Amino acid sequence: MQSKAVLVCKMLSKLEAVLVWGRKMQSKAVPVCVVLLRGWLTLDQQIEFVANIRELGMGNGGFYTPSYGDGARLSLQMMCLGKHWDPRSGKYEEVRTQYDGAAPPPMPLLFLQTAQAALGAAREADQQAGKGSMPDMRPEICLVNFYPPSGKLGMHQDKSESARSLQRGAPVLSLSIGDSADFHYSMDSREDMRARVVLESGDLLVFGGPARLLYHGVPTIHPKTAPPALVTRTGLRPGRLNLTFREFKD
Ligand SMILES: O=C(O)CCC(=O)C(=O)O
Ligand SMILES: [Fe+2]
Repeated sequence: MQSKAVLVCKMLSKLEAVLVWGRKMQSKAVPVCVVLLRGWLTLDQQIEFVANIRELGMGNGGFYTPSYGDGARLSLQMMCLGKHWDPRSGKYEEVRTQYDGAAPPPMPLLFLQTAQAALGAAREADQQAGKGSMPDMRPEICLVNFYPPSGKLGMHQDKSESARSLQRGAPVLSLSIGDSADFHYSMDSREDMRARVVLESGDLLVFGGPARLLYHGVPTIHPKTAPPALVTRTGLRPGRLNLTFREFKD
């Protein structure tokens, strides 16, 4: 049985806002607070992000291949901005103690301002759909993932942020650039892979409030689906970039 109902509302110059409602919450008529704004980043913005990410990614504290606590390597490359997130401990730290001791670069102004605008757009979409339940957040950390065509990320919850931030449901903001990807999500468990959306280049996905601890994962990248103009204008190699902005709040 389909585990979600999807409400589509047109707004923001014909961008598509999709609010996904989870089974449990739906029965209580409470929105789960997941907002997807298709094509929210313009092509020019995507190109600007690729240039900035490339520059940061090649520098000190840039892209590396992380490992979990058992030594297994993640099927992606990662770079953290603001604070380092260590997949081994599941904790944030000031420097990459388990890797090379490098300090993560601070979050550039472009990233901060884009995240603030993204939050505003998502909260407005939530409000226009009659919900108004997407909490505010302060974008303090950005995790940048690069998935090669074979890349993936298992089902998980983003729960390394402070108890205060998690308790008030401060949303996670996600921007996708490059190849499309399947994004699976569930309010119930990491094993529940029934619900999915395809995230495309430029999409903004936001989950917060009662959906802050949404299980989610990226099992598949769709090769050669990046906008051709993005590839020719940036030379971006096959794969997908994803940026998640989070509030840490000590
Ligand atoms: O790539 C994505 O869409 C999700 C990334 C993610 O879940 C994470 O970095 O925690
Ligand atoms: Fe995540």
